[in-house]
Amino acid sequence: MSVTAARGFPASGMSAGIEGSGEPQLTLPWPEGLPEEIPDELRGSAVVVKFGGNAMVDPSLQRTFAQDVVELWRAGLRPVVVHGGGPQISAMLDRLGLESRFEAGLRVTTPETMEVARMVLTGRVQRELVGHINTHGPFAVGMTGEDAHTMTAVRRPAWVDGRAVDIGLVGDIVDVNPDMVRTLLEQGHIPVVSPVARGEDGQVYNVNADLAASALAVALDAERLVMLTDVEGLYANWPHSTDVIERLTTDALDGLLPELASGMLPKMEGCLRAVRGGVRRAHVLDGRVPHAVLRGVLGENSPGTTVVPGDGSDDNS
Ligand SMILES: Nc1ncnc2c1ncn2[C@@H]1O[C@H](COP(=O)(O)OP(=O)(O)O)[C@@H](O)[C@H]1O
Ligand SMILES: CC(=O)N[C@@H](CCC(=O)OP(=O)(O)O)C(=O)O
Repeated sequence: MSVTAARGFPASGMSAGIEGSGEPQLTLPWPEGLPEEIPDELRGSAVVVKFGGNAMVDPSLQRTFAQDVVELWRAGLRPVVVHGGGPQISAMLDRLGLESRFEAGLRVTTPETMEVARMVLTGRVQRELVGHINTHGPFAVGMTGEDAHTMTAVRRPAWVDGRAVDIGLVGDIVDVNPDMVRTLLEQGHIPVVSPVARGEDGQVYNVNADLAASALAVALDAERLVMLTDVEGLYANWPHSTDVIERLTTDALDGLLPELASGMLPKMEGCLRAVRGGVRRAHVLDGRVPHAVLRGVLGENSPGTTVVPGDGSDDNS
């Protein structure tokens, strides 16, 4: 089935400069299992989609991701993309003969590493995504957290076994000014944001992309935060099982966090911060499933792991 604006999708997020002033037209055959109508709370709403470096290693995944993001826009939502690029940074460091090391899921970042991370994230990964989205029209505008002081960070340690470990130029976001992102959304654009932030002192920091996406989602009062990765969701008792935890309340997740490791730690911390910060739902799902973005944002029952507010009582979800 092909879905069109005739189903009542608003033209919000559209600018006369983009695709003329006509009604938005969805072009995809609508994936099975997704609602026929866009839920009211999503019309005109900001949704933040984090595209992980592991989920984007295949160029065809980048293309389908870009198409899904544009479909969201055509459906009257206001998607914002925050991208990762961990594997791409590691590959470049490797080519340059520099060490890649992580503590609690965060890259140990020397000034040299910072230079490479910024170059790969903003000069390569972001450009590729902007290029893919813009094959559909003049939608995407790339920026980093540094631009217009959008993200302000302070140097943070990693917490390993209750101990603070110095990991260099890694930042935690302490302030987000979403004005520039909002302006782009109002102009009908799709911001594509690299996870690099600036300190009050002018220092540039490497920020985990999950935590950057989370902070931006809170600042935009987003309806959804959707994190696409390379596993089905949060596995219980990983790496010994691959049973996906389908639904978690923030309180349950808070209790689980100390048990989590590697890349899942910042990802689930990001979901927790986002939902506690007012984002209605956060999802972690496999970016390799067809139309993962649409399923994560629009699906009543998104595949993967869904984080909802509260202490487990159903009326919170
Ligand atoms: N409990 C868990 N459930 C699922 N994956 C886990 C878990 N703990 C650690 N991981 C690891 O986290 C990885 C995803 O995080 P990461 O590599 O940072 O991905 P991304 O680039 O998408 O941010 C998985 O590929 C898996 O190896
Ligand atoms: C501090 C820190 O770890 N920064 C990350 C930034 C990129 C990222 O988060 O990419 P993924 O989402 O693909 O993991 C890094 O240097 O790898």
